[in-house]
Amino acid sequence: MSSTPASPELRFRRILLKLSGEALLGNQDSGIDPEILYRVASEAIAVQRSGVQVAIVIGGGNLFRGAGLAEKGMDRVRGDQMGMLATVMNSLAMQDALEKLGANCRVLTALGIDQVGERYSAHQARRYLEQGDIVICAAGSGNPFFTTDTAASLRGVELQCDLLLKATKVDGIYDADPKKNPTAKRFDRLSFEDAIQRQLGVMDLTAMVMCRDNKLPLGVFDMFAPGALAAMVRGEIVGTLVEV
Ligand SMILES: Nc1ncnc2c1ncn2[C@@H]1O[C@H](COP(=O)(O)OP(=O)(O)OP(=O)(O)O)[C@@H](O)[C@H]1O
Ligand SMILES: O=c1ccn([C@@H]2O[C@H](COP(=O)(O)O)[C@@H](O)[C@H]2O)c(=O)[nH]1
Repeated sequence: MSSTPASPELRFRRILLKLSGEALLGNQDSGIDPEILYRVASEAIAVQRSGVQVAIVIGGGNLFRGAGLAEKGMDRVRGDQMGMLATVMNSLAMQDALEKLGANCRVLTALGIDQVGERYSAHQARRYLEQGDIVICAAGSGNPFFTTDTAASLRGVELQCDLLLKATKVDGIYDADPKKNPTAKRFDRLSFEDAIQRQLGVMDLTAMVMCRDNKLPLGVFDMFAPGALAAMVRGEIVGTLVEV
């Protein structure tokens, strides 16, 4: 029995929020901009207090990506392990911000690091969500050669979320990368089939296919836009919504 019941007008009972690691940089060259960290944390808390259960996956692109390290000569598996540890550091920073703002937060990690966070288990994560804690799923999937987008879709399905929301550096999915093509056009709504066939790059293919096959809707929105998270959860499309 959930202690955070959704009110009847809410469309979503439980969401998986994927936060861009790279966006946490803000105006800094490396690390985490506390202003962005705290704003996102307070918006996640507001959504949780409105009666929606919130699970979070955070990327690691502000610190390390395995593919980037491998390009410079490092063994790919070791590079990916560094990338996963980068997501753990971002998760701890987010846990700290959430707790400072008064929320209960659990960090569950896919890699065993007992002193830092509890080992991830889907059933335990669901129990924490039902008791009203915000759950951060750290260390991606625990396996190399994956991304945190794929980990977010996996956790979203495992945790029986009704919506996966990707908060990123652009305000939705376009017909081409808007950072490279200024005339690119944004979609309000899109089918997974379309997104996959057109190879739209904002979310990797494995993650898209996982969402499609498990009928998990995906929203993409701008992590820098205040209020966008709450609006997407209310069912207002301020980015792009991808459905089966
Ligand atoms: N068709 C597209 N529509 C929108 N964005 C696109 C598209 N194709 C490529 N992109 C790029 O995808 C990027 C978002 O994905 P990316 O994996 O780089 O970031 P992230 O997942 O938010 O960060 P992190 O990996 O650090 O968590 C955007 O910044 C955008 O430039
Ligand atoms: O399941 C996973 C998730 C991530 N990694 C590694 O971590 C980095 C950071 O994640 P991003 O999604 O790029 O932000 C990623 O580049 C991988 O190196 C992983 O190995 N397995």
